[in-house]
Amino acid sequence: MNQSSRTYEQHRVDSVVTRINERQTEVTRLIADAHQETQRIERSYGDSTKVNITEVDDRMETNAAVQQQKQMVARAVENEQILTRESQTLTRLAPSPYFGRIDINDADGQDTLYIGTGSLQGPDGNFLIYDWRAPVAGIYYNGVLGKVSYDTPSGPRSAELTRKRQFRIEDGQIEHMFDTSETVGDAMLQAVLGDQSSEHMQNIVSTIQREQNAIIRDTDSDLLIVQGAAGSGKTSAILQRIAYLLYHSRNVLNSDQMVLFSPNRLYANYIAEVLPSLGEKNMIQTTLSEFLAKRLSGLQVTTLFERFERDEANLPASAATIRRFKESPEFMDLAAHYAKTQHHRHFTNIELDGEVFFSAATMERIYTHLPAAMTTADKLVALRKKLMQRLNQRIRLETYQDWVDDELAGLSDDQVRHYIGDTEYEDGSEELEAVARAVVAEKFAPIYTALYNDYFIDYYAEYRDFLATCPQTVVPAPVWAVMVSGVTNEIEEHRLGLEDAAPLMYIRDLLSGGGQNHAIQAIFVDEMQDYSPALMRYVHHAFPKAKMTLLGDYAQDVFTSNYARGDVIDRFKAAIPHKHARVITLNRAYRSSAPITEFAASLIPSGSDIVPFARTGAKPALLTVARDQYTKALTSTVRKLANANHTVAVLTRSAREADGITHQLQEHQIAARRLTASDHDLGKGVIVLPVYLAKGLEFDAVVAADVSAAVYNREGDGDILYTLATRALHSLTLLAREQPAACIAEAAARGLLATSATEVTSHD
Ligand SMILES: Nc1ncnc2c1ncn2[C@@H]1O[C@H](COP(=O)(O)OP(=O)(O)OP(=O)(O)O)[C@@H](O)[C@H]1O
Repeated sequence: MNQSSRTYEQHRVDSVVTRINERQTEVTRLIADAHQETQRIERSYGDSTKVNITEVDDRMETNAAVQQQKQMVARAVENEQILTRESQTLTRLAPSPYFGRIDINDADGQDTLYIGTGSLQGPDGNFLIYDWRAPVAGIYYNGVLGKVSYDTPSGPRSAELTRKRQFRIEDGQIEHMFDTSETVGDAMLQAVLGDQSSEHMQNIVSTIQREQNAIIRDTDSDLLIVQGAAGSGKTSAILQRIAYLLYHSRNVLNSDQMVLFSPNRLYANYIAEVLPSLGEKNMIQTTLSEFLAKRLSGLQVTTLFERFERDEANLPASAATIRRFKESPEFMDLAAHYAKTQHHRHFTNIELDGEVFFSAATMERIYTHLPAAMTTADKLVALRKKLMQRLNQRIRLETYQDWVDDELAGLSDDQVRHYIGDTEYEDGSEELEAVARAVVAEKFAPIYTALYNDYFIDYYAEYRDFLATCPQTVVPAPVWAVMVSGVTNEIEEHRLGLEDAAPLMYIRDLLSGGGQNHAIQAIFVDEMQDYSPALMRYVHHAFPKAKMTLLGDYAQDVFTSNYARGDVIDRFKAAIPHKHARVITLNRAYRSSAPITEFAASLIPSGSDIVPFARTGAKPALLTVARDQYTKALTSTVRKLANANHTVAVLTRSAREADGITHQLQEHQIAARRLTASDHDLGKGVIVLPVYLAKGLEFDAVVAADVSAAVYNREGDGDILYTLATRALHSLTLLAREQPAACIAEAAARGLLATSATEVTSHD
């Protein structure tokens, strides 16, 4: 790049920054004016409502005036919001106004466009910066020099791309500048990926790759599945996609209509800055266990983490078989069939103060007399209505009982007000009757609540009944029966296995006709491999209007590798009804340096598909030490790494091991923090956590604790080690006692590791 180009571009940056600052001054003034205007209208709105309400003839006129005033307030508030948004965009653009430039030739002639995270117009209305989501900006991400086409609202348009230039601008100064003919050149990526980790994920807007762009700009698929190698940018692409969708459907879609299922709170917090950095609000985030806790309140559902730790201790083959069956779409089909065809319902008495108020037998009688053609959900609505009528009747009768008179006699004036509020009654007896009704209604409120919440039907009994009667051939009948009684006992103790959650909720929703949220328009599931097909079916059922985007990596199935191998994608396609499904595969791994990715890829069967990004770095180190040298080796390794890195993560297989190591490090005066599922912040320095909690996260240096043959020796363990290794950006150290796991020894033999079996030389 010659100096004159650089000088030219720096001048342009300077002039754009000047324009940004001028506009910011203008917008600040406009916001102040708009705010005053809003207040002025609000004040006069208040006055006008006061003026005329006493004169009956004036009321109509006042109503019209009030409506008009309300509209004016709404317009003023909206105006203020638009200006505030613009001001935020300007603040974001000021230090780094854009990152790309494209020169195109089309039917309208030659044009030069600059691309940034928001758009900016000059005083003459010309675009000084185009938003990265504008149709024409697609060329920057997709096109190589030569003939290109891009979508516009009026159809595809072709052009010739004559130049593509990339910038890295910080504080108004061009730090890097490259011309490239590629999608987005490697030089720029090298510069970005070589950075140290940060506590929050960064957006990738300036370096989105072509295959990632396809994910971001897909608006057609109702089921988009992204299978991508670790570090291939799935999460990054999905967050950019959310920003893209919000921009493109601004009038019909907002961030409250999108839900992202994330693996844990640490991760949720880690990604929380990406959308705001692109000028968008965050979508709703939930974890699987939060979602289940909300929908199954009163039951403690086993978390993935708990189940994994328990499975590690013991997972009998029959339990694994039953679990696979319960997590299949076929099992959900059976659950739906049960809800549709089983006509005997499990009613339960509704009690008040320990006495039966509505008996299960009464409900059964009403229910069985309803027309057979009605659906169960409609029958339950009809039953509830009937019971409500009876309750109201009872309340009317009850007001004349002696206990009510006694209660009324003891009420203070304040208590009377509590019951009737500001309502004025013409005579005392009317008021007394109203208070009596309110007193009785309050006493019977628990019955209302029970009817309103469907407490009169025992959905747990329905589920047990389904389990006991469902046709199954996966295990012998006595084994199945033991499982059913196990589930029964668990439910009695208010606990539920994770694999029972989806079918139970499904049966409950289908019977009650509830549980569906029609407002949510888009669902994103990160780490899809952690979800069973049954859960996916349920999520789809719970948000029937939502388009679904699932992303994950079947090689990182830490939680299920021991019992459910197979093609995740086909299983999801089978589980989720869809019109237009699309599967996109990402094979290029950006996170880790090439030697780390090459080693990690050697641990999994599909490793040869993974393409490491060509970022140099040291080979991962394998340190094999004698049993009694292990702690010494660990502490000295961590100490050394902590001096050179922003974050050092010691990753273990289990929570218990993480506890132990944290303690050991602290005893050696290393400020190590143990991260748990309830933590929100990653922080920096030395942290210790089990690998399953580190999913989706990344650290400058990773120490893999105890990757010994004695610890990693089961089928599927390669997946756990792969997940572990791919958390490292720049440095990976594997520590083994006596002998490393077989797959690691193999990688060492292939020269993928820098090995050392020497004694530890530190002074610990
Ligand atoms: N196009 C890109 N430009 C710059 N950085 C990128 C790009 N794509 C991915 N990265 C970086 O690579 C790292 C991994 O990205 P991300 O976490 O999105 O991958 P992932 O596929 O979700 O990984 P995992 O499966 O391990 O959770 C991040 O640091 C991200 O910023």
